Amino acid sequence: MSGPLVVLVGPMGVGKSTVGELLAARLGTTYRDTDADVVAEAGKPIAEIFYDEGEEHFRALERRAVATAVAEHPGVLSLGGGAVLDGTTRELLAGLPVVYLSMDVDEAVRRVGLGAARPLLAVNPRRQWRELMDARRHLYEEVARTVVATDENTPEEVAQAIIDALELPEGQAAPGVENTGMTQQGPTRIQVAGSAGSDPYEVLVGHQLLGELPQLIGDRARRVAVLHPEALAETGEAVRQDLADQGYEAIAIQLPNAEEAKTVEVAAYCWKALGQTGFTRTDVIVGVGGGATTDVAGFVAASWLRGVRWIAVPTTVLGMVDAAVGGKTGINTAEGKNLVGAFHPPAGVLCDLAALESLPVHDYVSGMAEIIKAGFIADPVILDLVEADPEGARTPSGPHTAELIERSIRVKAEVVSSDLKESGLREILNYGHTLGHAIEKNERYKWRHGAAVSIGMVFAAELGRLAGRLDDATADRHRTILESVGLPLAYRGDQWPKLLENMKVDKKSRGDLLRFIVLDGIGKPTVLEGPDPAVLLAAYGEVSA
Ligand SMILES: NC(=O)c1ccc[n+]([C@@H]2O[C@H](COP(=O)([O-])OP(=O)(O)OC[C@H]3O[C@@H](n4cnc5c(N)ncnc54)[C@H](O)[C@@H]3O)[C@@H](O)[C@H]2O)c1
Ligand SMILES: O=C(O)C(=O)C[C@@H](O)[C@H](O)[C@H](O)COP(=O)(O)O
Repeated sequence: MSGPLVVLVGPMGVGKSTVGELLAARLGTTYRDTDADVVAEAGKPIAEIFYDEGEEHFRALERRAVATAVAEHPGVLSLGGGAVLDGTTRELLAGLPVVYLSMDVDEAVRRVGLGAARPLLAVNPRRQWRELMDARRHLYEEVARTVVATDENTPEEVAQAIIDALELPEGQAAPGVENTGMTQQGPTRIQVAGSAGSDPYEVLVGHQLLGELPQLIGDRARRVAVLHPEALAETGEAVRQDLADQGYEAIAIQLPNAEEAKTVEVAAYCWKALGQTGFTRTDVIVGVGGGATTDVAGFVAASWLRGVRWIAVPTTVLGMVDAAVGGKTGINTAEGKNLVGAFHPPAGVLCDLAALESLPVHDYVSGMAEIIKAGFIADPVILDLVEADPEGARTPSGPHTAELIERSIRVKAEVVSSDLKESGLREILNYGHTLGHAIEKNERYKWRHGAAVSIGMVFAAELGRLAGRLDDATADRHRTILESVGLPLAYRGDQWPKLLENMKVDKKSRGDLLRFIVLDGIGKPTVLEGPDPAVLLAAYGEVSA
């Protein structure tokens, strides 16, 4: 018979791929996903197709992908959540063994988690989910030969229900596929050791991690404050609602986006909200957002009642690999970047990779600067992975995304585990930041952090080269790799006097002595103290536009 053995339809997050792969293994056939076909054809993730070309264009690509797959794929086929919206696709599915995998709304929001990042659920996931399902349920039912509820069932049980309902013959497991069922892989757990009297904690990297929050918050807390940026208003509200559903008195505090959140006025606004809510020492703050948000959330946690527990839920690459890990919290002042703050480690960090799907590309790329930094100061495999596929490194669906993020977190975790308060080793994490922070201040904090750090790293590499420490090839490698992912390499030449002034308040300075992190080679960071002003100027000449 031509056409697929089974076609799975149903909303995003219902488990079509998990069940589909499992089913294919049980039936001794292969699995195909039309979302993957669309991504392969467009050469970019679905969120970007929506963002760049709009939903209509995406649906046209999807219609073609479904028609091709139905014509040529004999195994298990799964369709994107919205494929049934298209009338032509529905006609094509008539008569095929289509299975609708259903789940209820609460379960959907729990499973998709911070997949509020998904293009159609960017705001208010719970309400939108309900509306989405109201609009689509009858279409799923129209095309389906059978409906299988997934809510209470394991993927194995769902697969069995499909085999039974369609009376499918079980076959030999396909080569290389274990016929043991596809349990969801758990998150990667990276340990950060306690240091300088702080408690140890874990950084979790994976998907659908919000279920971990109540356990991290613990039983002693009555109140939870969820701090989130304006851009994630509905995600913040969904997290608050979930915590309220668990019995916490949960409030959401909305912060401005990006660096505008890192001010004393915003911190004071948070203190006021905590005071009015009666926040006590056993209550907990949750920071959901990028590095700016988690820096403020951590600072508010450090300063309220001289310290309450907090949990970081980073939603940007930079937040995951750097800002949310290590307990540096703080705000900017008119005089400089991060000048007020505290070392106050979180009780846990949840890096839900689904959140990255909605991140604008320039924010994603900004995070690549800190990943590349981790490569230069400690883990050259990171550099190799980025160089092997710079385009992929710029997207959440790149082949090495999870590995790049995890490796960078491990670099940071190892350093802060032994030197929380920056008594020595931790300074290496500041590679590229001395000039980077000076540029950020000069730009009145309108630039993305990673863009400034990128130029700062090229400058530091040139400084290392001119100081006779770093070889030419490694210095040049900074330029090629940073440029390959779309980061800037140069800044305005006439700004040097201002930048020099800004650098004097860098936290690594001692008295009048400027101090920079430079490299003796890859993975060999060191401190360069009080370089000759002429050498500094010459290094700046190399990054001047
Ligand atoms: N504490 C540390 O150790 C440390 C380390 C590195 C950087 N930082 C700080 O982190 C900050 C930069 O963090 P960042 O790069 O994450 O930027 P950011 O927090 O400014 O976020 C960038 C933008 O993306 C939005 N956003 C966040 N998550 C999103 C998502 N999933 N989808 C769509 N939009 C989203 C934000 O609202 C913001 O507008 C800087 O202030 C920097 O100083 C701190
Ligand atoms: O965690 C650290 O230590 C770092 O230096 C990491 C940096 O990437 C980060 O930007 C940090 O906020 C800079 O700290 P600062 O002490 O120079 O403000």
